[in-house]
Amino acid sequence: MLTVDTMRIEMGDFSLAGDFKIAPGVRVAVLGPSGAGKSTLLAAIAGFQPLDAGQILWDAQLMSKDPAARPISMVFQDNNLFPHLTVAQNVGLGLRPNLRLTAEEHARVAQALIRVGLEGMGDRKPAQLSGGQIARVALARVLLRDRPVLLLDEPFGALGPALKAEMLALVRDLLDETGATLLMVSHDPVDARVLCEQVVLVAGGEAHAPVATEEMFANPPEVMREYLGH
Ligand SMILES: Nc1ncnc2c1ncn2[C@@H]1O[C@H](COP(=O)(O)OP(=O)(O)OP(=O)(O)O)[C@@H](O)[C@H]1O
Repeated sequence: MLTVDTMRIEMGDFSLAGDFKIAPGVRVAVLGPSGAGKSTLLAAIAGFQPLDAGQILWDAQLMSKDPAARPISMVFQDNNLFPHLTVAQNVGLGLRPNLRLTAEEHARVAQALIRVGLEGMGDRKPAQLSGGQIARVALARVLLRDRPVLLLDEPFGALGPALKAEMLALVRDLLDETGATLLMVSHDPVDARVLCEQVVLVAGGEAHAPVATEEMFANPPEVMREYLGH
């Protein structure tokens, strides 16, 4: 269970509040207008954004101040790959930041690359990959880290519709295998309907409690109607 407990963040004119729980294994889309605080919410959960009040807990325990020690994997918009490292090294970082992998760990990296459809591409550099392949590398790293919470901040925004659908299907398969809890920021409400059973609406300075996706679209609140453009 992920608990956002009376959270408050203040940054100049901007503020964000939140007080809700997300059950384990649930897939949540984080939707809302530009600048509303979707990325800020994910950064707070990941430990990159300090809170001015409240706390964030996993399984009723306060999470570490150190983002690397949290039970979380995060993929950012640019898929955060290091350009000077190979694909296999970028994935290996998920296991060991110093890249001194054992033979068994090298084998796990190779397995993860096979799982995401990148067999034989471990020696390439990110510049030698397509956008879809780069997204797959980021997901292979997530798979190896094997954390119970996955945060995706618009990771497939730059991909065309067909590739994006392929990546969402891969994320769904990986979540089916790992049982991880997902929070995914997206600008496309269709993503929410394809992958997520709940929606957290971030608007008006608040990250609202999750609502069933069907309910959100069948009966959208005013701010959601504005956001959806109808
Ligand atoms: N360091 C900062 N100091 C003050 N305000 C900031 C800072 N960083 C971000 N903001 C503001 O915080 C607000 C929330 O930004 P955030 O990136 O979380 O929104 P978002 O909903 O993810 O937006 P988008 O959909 O455009 O990516 C924005 O209004 C932004 O201008």
